[in-house]
Amino acid sequence: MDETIISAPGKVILHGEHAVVYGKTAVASSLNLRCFVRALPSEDGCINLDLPDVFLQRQWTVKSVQDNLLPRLVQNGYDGIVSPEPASEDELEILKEFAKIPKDSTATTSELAVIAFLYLYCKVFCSSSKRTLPAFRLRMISELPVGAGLGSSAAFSVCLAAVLLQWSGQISCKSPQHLPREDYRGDTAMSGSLGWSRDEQLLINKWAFLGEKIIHGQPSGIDNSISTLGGAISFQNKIIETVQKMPKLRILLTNTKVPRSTKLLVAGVRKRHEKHTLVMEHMLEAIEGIAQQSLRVFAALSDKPYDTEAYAELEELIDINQSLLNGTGVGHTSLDKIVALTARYNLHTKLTGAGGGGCTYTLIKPGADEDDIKNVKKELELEGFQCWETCVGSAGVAYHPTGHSDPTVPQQLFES
Ligand SMILES: Nc1ncnc2c1ncn2[C@@H]1O[C@H](COP(=O)(O)OP(=O)(O)OP(=O)(O)O)[C@@H](O)[C@H]1O
Ligand SMILES: C[C@@](O)(CCO)CC(=O)[O-]
Ligand SMILES: [Mg+2]
Repeated sequence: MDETIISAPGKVILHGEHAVVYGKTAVASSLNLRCFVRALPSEDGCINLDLPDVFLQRQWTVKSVQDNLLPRLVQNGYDGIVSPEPASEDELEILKEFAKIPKDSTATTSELAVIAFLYLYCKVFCSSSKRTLPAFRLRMISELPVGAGLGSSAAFSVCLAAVLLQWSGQISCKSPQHLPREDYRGDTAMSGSLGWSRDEQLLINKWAFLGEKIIHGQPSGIDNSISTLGGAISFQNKIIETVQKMPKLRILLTNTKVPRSTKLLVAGVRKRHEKHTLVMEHMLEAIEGIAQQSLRVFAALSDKPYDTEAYAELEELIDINQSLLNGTGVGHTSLDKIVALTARYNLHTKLTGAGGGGCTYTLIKPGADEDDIKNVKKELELEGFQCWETCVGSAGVAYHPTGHSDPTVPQQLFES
């Protein structure tokens, strides 16, 4: 294979995080911040994995993977019979041992990215008819803050799945595209321009979910699905529906910079669910009600984009959901601070993603006072938060022209 550059977007969950893990409906949209991967054939017989965002660099010889890892993961030889299945506990232990993570310590979230890589590398190539594992250099750079609720792990897993499937010949993009970065709203009609067929995208999504499972524990699958497909989706029990009638929402994203792990937060909600099952079920159902109501308002707004009543309803839904998420145990004082600060400007904010720190989104209505927006950003930044203003929706997984010919690809991807 030749040099390959692929990217996948982060996401914002508009409503339904955590509830979606329990089979409730959630609504998510992709973001104009992306993770990029560049793969290059290598002559040294090694697999070089370079993950500067999490300060990790690893190298293995293909021979050591072939002799010491593969036979323990794939017992019947690698002849195209492996299908996308989640890693078992035993396999995770084998991967940890191969990655030299001490037996009695748990892998850090960053190290889980290495485990996810090794698992997907072995299994994807064993699911293809190609019999040789390739030697290559793989570098990944993300524009997304890592571990902040904007789906960095999903964008990472989608990039990884796509590059490995492309290299193993299971998907084939023949015409890389320059990615329009401004105001691009991915939808099924435009997905062809991203490089792969719908079936190929679904295969990428399937494998990416397995990477997410290694990093997250028990993901619902919403993050990898929106990162693969782009645009906006509603998601319930692995059923993905493209939101066709989505207004061009303007939002302010704020990163608290409080680190947290989605895996631990999801586990914490499960604990609370086990302890107060009935109460939590009602709360999760209420969150689902908000997601469904928001879909109706989005449809109304896409027909009547300046409907002030519809915006007022969206703001109320944001407030109610933020309170419910606090009740499920994923709030944080830094999030409360942003909610209170933006409320002083009559702006409405909720956490997005797993919570416990991470990011919030604030809805900006059409006709909002631009001085207010400037001032609220200034105040948030003075508090040490980081802000981005953006619109929801961007292209899903995308195949880029190689070399330096695509200006949307970050230069750091070419450094080594
Ligand atoms: N650019 C990257 N390079 C290497 N690993 C990454 C990168 N981006 C994400 N990861 C992996 O994802 C982990 C962070 O995932 P986590 O699910 O905790 O946060 P998130 O995906 O940003 O937030 P959320 O799941 O709430 O949207 C990192 O610790 C690492 O394992
Ligand atoms: C918290 C959660 O609902 C969203 C994380 O972005 C977890 C998941 O759906 O996998
Ligand atoms: Mg994640």
